[in-house]
Amino acid sequence: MQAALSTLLLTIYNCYDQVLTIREMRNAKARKAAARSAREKAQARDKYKSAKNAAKKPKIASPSQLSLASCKKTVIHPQALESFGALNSPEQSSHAVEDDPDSCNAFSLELGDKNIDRKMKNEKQIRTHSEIFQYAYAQLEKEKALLHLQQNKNLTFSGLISMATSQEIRKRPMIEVSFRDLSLTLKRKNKHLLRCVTGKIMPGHITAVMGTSGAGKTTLISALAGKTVGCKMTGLILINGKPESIHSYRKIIGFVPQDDIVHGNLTVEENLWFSARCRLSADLSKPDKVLIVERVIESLGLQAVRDSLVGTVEKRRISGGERKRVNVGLELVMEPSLLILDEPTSGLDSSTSQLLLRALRREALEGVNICMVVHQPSYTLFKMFDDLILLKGGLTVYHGPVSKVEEYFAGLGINVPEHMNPTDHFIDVLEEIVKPITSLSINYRELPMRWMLHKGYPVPPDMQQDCAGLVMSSTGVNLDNQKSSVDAENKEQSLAGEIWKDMICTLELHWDIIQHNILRSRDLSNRRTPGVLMQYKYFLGRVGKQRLREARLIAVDLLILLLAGACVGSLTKAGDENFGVFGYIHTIIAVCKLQNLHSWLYLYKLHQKTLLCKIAALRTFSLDKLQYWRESASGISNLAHFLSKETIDHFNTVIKPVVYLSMFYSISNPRSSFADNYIVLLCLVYCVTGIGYALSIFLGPGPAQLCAVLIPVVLALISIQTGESKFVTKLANLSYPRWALEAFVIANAERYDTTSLYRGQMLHLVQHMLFSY
Ligand SMILES: Nc1ncnc2c1ncn2[C@@H]1O[C@H](COP(=O)(O)OP(=O)(O)OP(=O)(O)O)[C@@H](O)[C@H]1O
Repeated sequence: MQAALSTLLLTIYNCYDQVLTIREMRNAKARKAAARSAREKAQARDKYKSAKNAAKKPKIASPSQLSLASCKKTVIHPQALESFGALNSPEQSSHAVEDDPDSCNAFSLELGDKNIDRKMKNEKQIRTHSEIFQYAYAQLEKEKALLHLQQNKNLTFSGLISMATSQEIRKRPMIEVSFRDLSLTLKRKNKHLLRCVTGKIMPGHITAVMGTSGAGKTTLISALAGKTVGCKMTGLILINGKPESIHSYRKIIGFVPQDDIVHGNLTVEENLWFSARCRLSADLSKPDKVLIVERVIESLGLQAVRDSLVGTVEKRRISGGERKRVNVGLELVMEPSLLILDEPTSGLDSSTSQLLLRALRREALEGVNICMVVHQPSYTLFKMFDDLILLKGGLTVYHGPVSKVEEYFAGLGINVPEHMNPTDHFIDVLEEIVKPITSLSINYRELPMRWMLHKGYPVPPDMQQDCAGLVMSSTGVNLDNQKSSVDAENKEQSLAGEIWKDMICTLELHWDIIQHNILRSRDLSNRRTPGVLMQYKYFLGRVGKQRLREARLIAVDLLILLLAGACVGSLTKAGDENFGVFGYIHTIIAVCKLQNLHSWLYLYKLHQKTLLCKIAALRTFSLDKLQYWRESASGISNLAHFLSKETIDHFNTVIKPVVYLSMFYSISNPRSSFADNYIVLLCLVYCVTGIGYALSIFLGPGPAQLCAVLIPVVLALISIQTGESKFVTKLANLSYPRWALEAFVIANAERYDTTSLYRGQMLHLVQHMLFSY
């Protein structure tokens, strides 16, 4: 009965999340279906109404209708506006559209005197807007001129490096990545994230990946970097024309994640220096490495903060923009051949973004292939890119030189209004915020198909059949799939079936992660990075510094242990007939649970939910997990990482029993020696540390915390059971608290009398006592 209850509880605990997720998904499906049917009803009602209106249409439209109609038309047709005298020039119309595309007021053509005032007001507003834009673009021109000057200046003072470009600049191994018919489908939901994306990113070029929100930009660059998980990929990715695995080049590929994964308790320079030492070629001399780091610090404008700690979210030291640049710098210092960046300019102001782009352009001069996701670049920034990949709903809308993008869209009849940033206009068109001003009857939904036809790429059959098949919803699902998903929805799967499918997908996801991070593919990068021993040395230096900076935290650990020793010691009467067994049980639980107490304090301090059982284990694997994954994925040795942390944290492991015993021993005054107690406690700490490592590595934060609390208490209680049940007795014999308890008590009992007969009896008594507790 109890076993069944426990099994049930465990099942509920483990499957609770899954059941909730699946329930959520089912609800979402039901909501979607309801919304669809409501939409269809509304559309049908509208159609019916308009048909009815058309049947009995009056000859003269009402002012409100005219206003609405004119609003729709005038937005796309400046000439029409002109004819109504609402605007002085088409230029102004485009300004107004750009400024407030949704606003109909500026172009309302209401009839009647009472609207004249309003119209005049609007005219005035337009003129003001126009002036603002004129001013803004004059500034832009000035900025461009300045930039030009600066670039020329650079040519002179950085040793005329760039002047001598062709000969002087050290070229890196080239990586060209081409992709053909690349399609990515999310396994769990059978949802298309990318479809038939074809193109290439080239060495020496900076490619911008742009598109609407959820267009698949991050998905595309992750696929190119070989970082997608949980997806089925079809199509080809060729490296330098060969179907190699991108992982084979990981040592010369830099990937800058969207989030700033940097070490907060290291300075800017220390962060960069560590990355350079571990990832640059081992054949490069130290001065060369120093020069590279210096160059990166200078080009990213980080001189002023080079010695500042990077800081954490809780304790900020350098600014967000500087932190972002350090994030990029970590990859620049390893001299990559392919550099992929996910939104490196987000949150940066225009001048800092330009500074970053200039640093990247310098890298491109060395032949680096740079591809980055970028949101809303300014006009100046946009012109600094070589190529552009424009995505919409997982499909390519344009892929080619930045200089040709306007020409291409103009060919489709989509012209960028004067003084408008082309990227803003194209994104607005793709987002359907503005309707393209086009002479041809182009629908924005046809743009991906147009691109395929323009490039002569094969169009998938479902798209050929029906142009509507092109329509990808903002979530990346095309109509055909929607249809099929509707069918699938109709064939409702059983809950058990869904849970099973979910479990399979989760397993596949974990397998993908293991493949990416643990299984190594053949190395083709031609770069010999420092070996494990060398990296271990570098790691030792880094972890040592980090621990020294956490000295306060370690002091708090030790203080808590002192207090615990005092409390448990005062509870113990070592001289009584049970050989202090109660005190030792408390000690065992306290040593294991104190880790948790501290964990929670630490948790409170850091607002993180990753702290588990053993402090050292927690700090080793939990807090730095993101940094660990990033470094591991870039080819830094896992073994060196683990060993170095373990070596440094060994200090804690050795010193903590001394601190605890110093109080416990002096207050409880047991008969056993300090050394005996220390050895037993040290073994106990090792054991708990191991369990802590295992928990923090294999379990998520939630289950690990639960286990961390339960394991010491349950095992300690089991270890003093009477042995009525065989299972419990076996478990007790295997549990580490039992062994520790026996060792403590026997060490204590041994000191009672030295006559062997009496000692034998005493030990027998102790063992009997332990079993009869
Ligand atoms: N692991 C995933 N599970 C579910 N949906 C996903 C997953 N990864 C991506 N998607 C979906 O795929 C689409 C594309 O995502 P992606 O992150 O590539 O978009 P994006 O273009 O980078 O968007 P943004 O500009 O908003 O960051 C989104 O609709 C997203 O919800």
